[in-house]
Amino acid sequence: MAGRQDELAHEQEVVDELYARLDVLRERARGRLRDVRREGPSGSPQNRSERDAFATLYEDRAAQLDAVEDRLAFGRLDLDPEPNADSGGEAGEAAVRYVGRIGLTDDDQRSMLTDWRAPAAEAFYRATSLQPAGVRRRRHLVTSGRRVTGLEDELLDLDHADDEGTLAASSLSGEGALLAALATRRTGRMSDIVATIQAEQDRVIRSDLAGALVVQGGPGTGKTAVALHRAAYLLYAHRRLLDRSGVLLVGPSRSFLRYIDQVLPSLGETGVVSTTLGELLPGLTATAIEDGEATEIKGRLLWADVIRRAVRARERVPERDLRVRLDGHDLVIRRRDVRDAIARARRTHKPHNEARGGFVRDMLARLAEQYQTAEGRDLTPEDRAVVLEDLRGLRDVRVALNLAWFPISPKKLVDDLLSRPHRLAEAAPELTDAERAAVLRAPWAPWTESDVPLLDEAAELLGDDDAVARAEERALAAERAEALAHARSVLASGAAAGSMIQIDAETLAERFASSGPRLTTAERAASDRAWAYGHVVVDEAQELSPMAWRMLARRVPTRSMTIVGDVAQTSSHAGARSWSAALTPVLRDGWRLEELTVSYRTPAAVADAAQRVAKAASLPASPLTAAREVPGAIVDARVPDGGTRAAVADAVGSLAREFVGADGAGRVAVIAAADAVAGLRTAVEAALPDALGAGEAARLAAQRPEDQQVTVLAPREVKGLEYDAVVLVEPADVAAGAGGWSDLYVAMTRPTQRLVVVHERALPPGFEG
Ligand SMILES: Nc1ncnc2c1ncn2[C@@H]1O[C@H](COP(=O)(O)OP(=O)(O)OP(=O)(O)O)[C@@H](O)[C@H]1O
Repeated sequence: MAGRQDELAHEQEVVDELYARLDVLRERARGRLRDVRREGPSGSPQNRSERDAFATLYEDRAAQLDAVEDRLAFGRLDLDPEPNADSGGEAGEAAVRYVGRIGLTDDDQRSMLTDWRAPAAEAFYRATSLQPAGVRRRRHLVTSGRRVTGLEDELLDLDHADDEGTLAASSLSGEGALLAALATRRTGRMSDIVATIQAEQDRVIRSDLAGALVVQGGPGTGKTAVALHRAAYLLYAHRRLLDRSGVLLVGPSRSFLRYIDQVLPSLGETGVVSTTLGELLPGLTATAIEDGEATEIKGRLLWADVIRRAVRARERVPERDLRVRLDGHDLVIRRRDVRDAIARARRTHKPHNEARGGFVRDMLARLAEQYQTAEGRDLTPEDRAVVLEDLRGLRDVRVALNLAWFPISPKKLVDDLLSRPHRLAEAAPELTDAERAAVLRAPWAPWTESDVPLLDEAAELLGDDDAVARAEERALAAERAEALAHARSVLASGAAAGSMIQIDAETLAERFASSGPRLTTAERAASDRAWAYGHVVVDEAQELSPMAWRMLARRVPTRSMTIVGDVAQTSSHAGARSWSAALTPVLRDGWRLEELTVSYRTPAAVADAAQRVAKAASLPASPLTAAREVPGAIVDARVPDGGTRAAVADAVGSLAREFVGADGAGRVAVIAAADAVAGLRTAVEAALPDALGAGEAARLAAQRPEDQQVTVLAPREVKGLEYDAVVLVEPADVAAGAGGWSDLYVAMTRPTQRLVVVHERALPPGFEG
């Protein structure tokens, strides 16, 4: 083992050097930040804004360097040497390349550590003994803090194998490191997988930016992990484009977003806008619940036409001509004039509220013509202006023109549509009476998630007509142009040289622009409904309705998207059972499909049982192979009638003793049909003091809902999440709930270690092998 110890010692030296370099860079960034701050708020506004811009740059850099502390370096590639011309083409010593969270170079710009996203790191994830891609040996460095605690070698090139290495026989790369990662206690926060990304995942992560990439895969195949790593990869590979246009990440719930919110920062990326569909529109949070039928109906694409008709209904020719009086003259708002003016305003193709100004001006001009005729003389331009103002001020005119072209907000339009039967009947003739009744609601009822795409559609057709905002935008654009010119001159002068930070003139200009609070791309994007993102990532994408797809597609004009999900896990009535049916109407043929097939979460016995249940229920489940076996992973606990609560409390007590540590790691969930949750929660809370002791029970009881290590939830609340152990209560009831068999499939596939099934009734088909 001496060889092994020497190797460890050697790798420790390398890792020490890498951390030392990291410390130097951190200190440099902080030092520069201190210098910039020390200069204080003096000087011209230009100087101040320049200083602020550099301060932000150094702050970002320092934060990025801080975030990569954990497992800074995790891999080493020993590569075939380049043939050496001096030695007559003879191959020399193997070249060594270290792979880590970020790229590091020494002061002479020699590479010390290769960023995992760089092309030079690809072989670390992809090379196999069949296709070694120039790799002789792949080494995983196992570290704890800054200490190297283990090495795992895979020899890919048999010609250069020696006694020390292990031949890469498994289809899993870095199997030891991977299995160790999979067996660790869950913390309630997802962690990154950079050190153990598998080849099929890497192909997805590094796939082209263009077009929409759909990643279908069974539960636990790493879809979420892959989507997040792909976002980090794209931000690295297309930094110029995406830094400015931004990346939007859409997840199924706030609790899910919280679960994943540390992954991107740990990869050095913070500029992504993450949101749920219910929060996608600035200033609105749609959390009300409605029944599945209403969700399904509101999700249909026909609402694009319905909303368009509802907007058109606010552009209306009056039933009869209307007489108004000005300065003793009778003037007539004629139906035919209104019809002409409406047609003209529509031809501008502007949104309704923005086109309204043109319509009003047109009508006033026609009335002014009548006034001139009545006066019997040509009006001077000054007179005409006065007449127009007077006409505009007449109440009857205002009312009539409003009725003909009604200014209306998206919320009011959709609210009217859904709460007034005659409006809905007029705008949605393609719905049956029963369907219209199903979506009807009280005026100003709280918004649901399925209202959001309707509101967005309405906002798109109505526009903002915010003249002030437009004027401000124009002023800002002028200022940006000026800042850009200045930034170019700063860069040309070399003031940013030596800052260690690659920056282009446009980015620097944005930081220099001095008006208003300085917002990041993400902040600006999040507050702008019409922002055009450079890339959109959608997780649990199977839940989205056709209308939701239409709304998202609008946010990314290039249609560059990463869409991950599993059509066997769909619980929304408006969700997808087939990607083609969901996406083709909106994306046409602009999407491609990849599949992930290895489950990293669930033990083999659990994955197999879930697959059997899915098959028996005819769910469109993808093939699934589990990465590992865990002995005793399924426990079947059949209990006598009325025995469920006691049995669940019992099971939770012993699982909590086994899996929940006082150090914050370890999680146990009870998953039951929605209507059983409250009762079970009471039973579990009551049982924990006896099972764990008063102190431990009090610690657990004091945890915030989102941090709870022992929790009782309905299937819908655990979507995308995972636990060390799960107590699944009465599977037949779960399958009979709103989300049907998909909910049972989701519930079964949450545990990383053990699934305890408590049931009084028979297990559903397929459950038992
Ligand atoms: N290559 C890997 N190395 C280490 N852990 C991995 C790897 N791939 C996936 N995992 C882990 O497997 C678990 C499941 O991953 P993830 O949640 O991304 O799966 P999913 O396909 O999104 O599941 P679901 O369909 O249930 O939402 C996570 O704990 C993740 O960290």
